[in-house]
Amino acid sequence: MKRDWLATARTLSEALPYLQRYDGATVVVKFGGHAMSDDAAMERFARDIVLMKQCNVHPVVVHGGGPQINQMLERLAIKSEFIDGKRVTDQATVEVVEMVLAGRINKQIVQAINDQGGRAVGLSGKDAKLIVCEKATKTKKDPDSNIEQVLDLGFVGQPVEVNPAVLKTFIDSDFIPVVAPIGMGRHGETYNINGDTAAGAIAGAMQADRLLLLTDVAGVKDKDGDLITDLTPTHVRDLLGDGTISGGMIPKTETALDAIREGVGAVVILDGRAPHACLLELFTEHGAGTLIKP
Ligand SMILES: Nc1ncnc2c1ncn2[C@@H]1O[C@H](COP(=O)(O)OP(=O)(O)O)[C@@H](O)[C@H]1O
Ligand SMILES: CC(=O)N[C@@H](CCC(=O)OP(=O)(O)O)C(=O)O
Repeated sequence: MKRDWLATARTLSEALPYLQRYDGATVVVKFGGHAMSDDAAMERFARDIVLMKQCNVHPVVVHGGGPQINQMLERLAIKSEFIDGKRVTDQATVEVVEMVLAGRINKQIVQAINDQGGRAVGLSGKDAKLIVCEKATKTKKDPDSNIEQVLDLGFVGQPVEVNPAVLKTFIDSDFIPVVAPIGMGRHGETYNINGDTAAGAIAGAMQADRLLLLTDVAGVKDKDGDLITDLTPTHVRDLLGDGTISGGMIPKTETALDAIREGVGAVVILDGRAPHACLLELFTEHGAGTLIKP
């Protein structure tokens, strides 16, 4: 038993250099819909976020909820498809997306953090004009004719202006902001933003020290399915170009490239289902997942 206490004490002591390194840092954490798989995962995540704040690391949570949106759309018999990791979003779909993300999921996370003794405040990108969007455009080369086609994703938003003042106000008052990836258009439109894209835009605007993208795989994998622990932006572009990175991993890695270009210190893609993934990444030498930095 005494040995266990010693091991715990040693772990705490070993955290000191990391606590010093991240003292006062801003860390944007994207909590994906797959990572919040059950109540226990949600509780562990909330506890890690509260511990970060207690250690004077300032977390900003941006969440997803793709699987939960799918469930609701199925219940309402609304069909849905994805193109390169982004949901084609018509008017009926965007109403459901806003309801699920800014309503149920946002409040579940806020409550989970508050249950652990934190002070979380839920927002969407509409609050205080946090994320202003334009309609996202997507082009794809037709393999037969080699001609670029413009694909219509509907109300999928591309952030064009981020106003993080509201987040800074909350952080300075010791609140933990929890942001749903819903954007506002300049003409009253509501936009569905991919959660990774929203997290990257916020991390860039806040010049965050770290962006953690929590997902349901260990990180970025190579052609043989083995985890790649370190990547540079050039290497990421190669993997995107040769198709090694596909589907939902495309917005994550594109987000990483954009965030680093905008001055975010580093981006980590890691398995949010693994217990205490955020704590291991920030406060121990056992970094988890794939670290992307220049
Ligand atoms: N090279 C790759 N490495 C890891 N995952 C990949 C890769 N290419 C595609 N993927 C897929 O991307 C998925 C993660 O994206 P997504 O399901 O959208 O996650 P989340 O819901 O957490 O945002 C993985 O489950 C995997 O199927
Ligand atoms: C445009 C777009 O694809 N938006 C996403 C928003 C939620 C999300 O990103 O959820 P995950 O992080 O759990 O995948 C969607 O409609 O599913």
